[in-house]
Amino acid sequence: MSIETVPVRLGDRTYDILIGAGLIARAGEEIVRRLPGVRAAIVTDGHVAAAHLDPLLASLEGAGVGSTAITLPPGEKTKSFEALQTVVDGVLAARLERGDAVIALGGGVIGDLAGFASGIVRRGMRFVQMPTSLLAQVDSSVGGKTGINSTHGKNLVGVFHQPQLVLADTGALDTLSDREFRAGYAEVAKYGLIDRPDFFAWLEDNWREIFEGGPARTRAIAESCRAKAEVVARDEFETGDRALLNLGHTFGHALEGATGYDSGRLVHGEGVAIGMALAHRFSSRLNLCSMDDALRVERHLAAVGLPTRMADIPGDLPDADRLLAYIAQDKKVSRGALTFILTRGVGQAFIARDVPSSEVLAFLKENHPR
Ligand SMILES: NC(=O)c1ccc[n+]([C@@H]2O[C@H](COP(=O)([O-])OP(=O)(O)OC[C@H]3O[C@@H](n4cnc5c(N)ncnc54)[C@H](O)[C@@H]3O)[C@@H](O)[C@H]2O)c1
Ligand SMILES: O=C(O)C(=O)C[C@@H](O)[C@H](O)[C@H](O)COP(=O)(O)O
Ligand SMILES: [Zn+2]
Repeated sequence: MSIETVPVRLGDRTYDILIGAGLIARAGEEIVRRLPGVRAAIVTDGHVAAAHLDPLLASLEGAGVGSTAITLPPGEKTKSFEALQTVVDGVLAARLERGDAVIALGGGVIGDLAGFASGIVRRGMRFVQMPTSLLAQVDSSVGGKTGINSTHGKNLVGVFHQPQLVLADTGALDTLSDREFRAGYAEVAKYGLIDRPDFFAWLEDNWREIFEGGPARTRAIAESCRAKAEVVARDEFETGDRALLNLGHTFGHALEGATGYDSGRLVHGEGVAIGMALAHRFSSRLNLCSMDDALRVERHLAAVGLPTRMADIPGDLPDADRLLAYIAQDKKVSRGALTFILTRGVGQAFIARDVPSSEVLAFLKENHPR
C-alpha cells in the first residue's frame, strides 16, 4: 500500500496528512500510534456512514480504541447550531475527556462541524480528520478552520482548531457521486489559479485522468495538500496571505447564503467555481486581468461540468443589493471595507482591500440572470 505523507508545519502542533487507499481500515493503528490510550467519538453523516462507518469501527476496535458514533443528516444545512448541539451532547454523554478525540468521518460539512465541537467541548479536545469527499481531502480537512453557518452568512461562527492527524483514504472517493467529485475539483483548480499556473495547465491536460482515478488523482490531492499546508504554515490565523485561499469565496459564499444552503441547488464547490469565474471577470472589468484569461478559466471549469455563471444556479436568486448584503458580512471585511481576492491572470491572485462596493454592485447587476 503506497501512502504519501504531507506535513503541516506548525511547530509543536505539526501534524501529518496521510494520503492513500486503505487508510480507513488502518485508522486504528495510525491513531493509536499518535494518541495512545485515546477514546473517540466518530461524527459522520448518513451517506458516509452507510459506506464507510463499519470498517472504521472495526479498525478502531481492533486497535483497542473505544468509540461511539454520532450520525447526522447529509448536506450543508447540517452546519447549524442544532447539529452542533447534537454533537456536543453526544460527546459529553459518552463521557469523553479533554484528551480524547473527535473523529470527523465525512466531507467538509462534517469536518467543519465536528472540528468546531472538538474545539469547544471541555475547551478543546483532540481532533482527527478522516475526509471522504474530494473537497475535504484537498482542502477542508487541512488548516484548522472549523465552524457553522448563520442566516446572516457562511461560516460566520467557529474557531481555529487544528487536527492532530488527517487520514485521507483515496479509496473512499469511489462511493462519492460525480456531482460532489466535480464540486471538490473546483478547490483543486483554485490552487492553480492562486499561484501555480503550471499546476493549472497540468489540470487542463489531465483532468480526465483525475476524474477516472489512479495516479493522477493521488498526485492532484497531494499537490493540493502541499499547496494548502504551505500557506497555513505561513499564516495560520489568516492575518495575511492565507486569505488567498478565499479566491472565489466572496461571491461563492454570498450565493450559498442566497440559496439558503440548499445543497439541491448549489453546493460549496459549485459556488466556488462560479465565484472564481466571477472573480476573474471582475478583475478583467477592473482592467487587472485580460478577458482571455477570464475566458480560459471559465472554459476549463465548464469542461469538467462545473457551473460558471449565476444563471447556472436553478431557481431564482435575490437581487444584486441582497447579494451585496451577504458580501458585506464576509469575514474579510475590515472597518466596513470590502476585501476581494482578485487576479492579474492565471496563477496571479492577490488580496485587494478597499474594493468599492459601488463597483461590486454594478458588476453584480451586469452579471445577474434577470
Ligand atoms: N474548513 C475549511 O478549510 C473548508 C475548506 C473548504 C470547504 N469547507 C466547507 O466544506 C463544506 C463542503 O464540503 P463537501 O463538499 O465535502 O460537502 P459535504 O460534506 O456535504 O459532502 C458532500 C456530499 O457527499 C457525501 N459524501 C461525502 N463523502 C462521501 C463518500 N465517500 N461516499 C459517498 N458520499 C459521500 C456527503 O454525505 C454529502 O452528501 C462546506 O460547508 C464548506 O464551507 C471548509
Ligand atoms: O482554509 C482557508 O483559509 C480557506 O479559505 C479554504 C476555503 O476553501 C474554505 O471554504 C474556507 O472555509 C473559507 O473560509 P472562510 O474564512 O471564508 O469561512
Ligand atoms: Zn472553499
